[in-house]
Amino acid sequence: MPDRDTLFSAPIDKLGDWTFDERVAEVFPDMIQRSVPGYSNIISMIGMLAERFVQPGTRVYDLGCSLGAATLSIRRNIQHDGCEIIAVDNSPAMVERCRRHIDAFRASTPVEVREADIRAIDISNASLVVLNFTLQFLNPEDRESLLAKIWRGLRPGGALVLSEKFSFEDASVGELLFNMHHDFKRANGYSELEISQKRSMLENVMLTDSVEAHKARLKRAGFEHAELWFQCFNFGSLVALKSQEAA
Ligand SMILES: C[S@@+](CC[C@H](N)C(=O)[O-])C[C@H]1O[C@@H](n2cnc3c(N)ncnc32)[C@H](O)[C@@H]1O
Ligand SMILES: O=C(O)C(=O)C[C@]1(C(=O)O)C=C[C@@H](O)C=C1
Repeated sequence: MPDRDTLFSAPIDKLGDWTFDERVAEVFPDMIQRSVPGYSNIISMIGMLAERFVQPGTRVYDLGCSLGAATLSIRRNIQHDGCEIIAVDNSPAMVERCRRHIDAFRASTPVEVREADIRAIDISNASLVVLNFTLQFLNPEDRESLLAKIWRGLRPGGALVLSEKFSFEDASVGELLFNMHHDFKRANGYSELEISQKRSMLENVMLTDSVEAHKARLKRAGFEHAELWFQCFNFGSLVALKSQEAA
């Protein structure tokens, strides 16, 4: 059983900005499971996407890997030789625990866990790239250039999985889905105080986009095809494809 997330259960005097520090890393599996509707479905279906997209002798990148949940799901589903998974995160606390998680299981596909900023790494020879709830934490000005770098690093026929919390252009739908997410957190045992303190801390750090804005940005970055393949309330996941004919 993972440690239970009680980080925000008592009143906090000065709420600072959200960070992926030691305390968050410690309770992260419980936190993300109880906070993101559909999270475990997305993780297991990323494995199914890996089965379909990962080609022999190519790389898979898990960008903002946290404790490596998506990496482990991908590694279990790779059917080919000569592949490599590169899992990247810039939080030392996450990276340290991620290495331990990955090493706890044996498998033939090697995994390199890299402590780095995903905006600074090279991406090449990729058949699959995963941004599972990571892009939303990047400065909005940096998002399109990262997606364009991913497109260039993908082989023709490769895929990007982009999971995010969404905002909505229709305010009524936005409010409904926001409230459903709130209900989901309450049903998972979070108090009003925990929900509101976390929300304040995330306010300046996690800036969400609409599905339409994501699709338009993916197109500008080069992706010829992009569609939502999963949604639960205001959380979901897109798959974006680099065409087979792309140079
Ligand atoms: C919500 S978590 C991702 C969850 C994870 N992908 C999973 O499926 O369990 C976001 C992660 O992105 C990382 N992150 C945020 N900005 C980053 C950046 N610029 N470079 C590398 N990692 C980053 C954070 O440290 C954090 O671990
Ligand atoms: O929006 C919220 O309330 C969240 O808790 C979302 C979210 C996320 O989407 O990454 C924020 C931080 C934690 O990593 C887990 C979940």
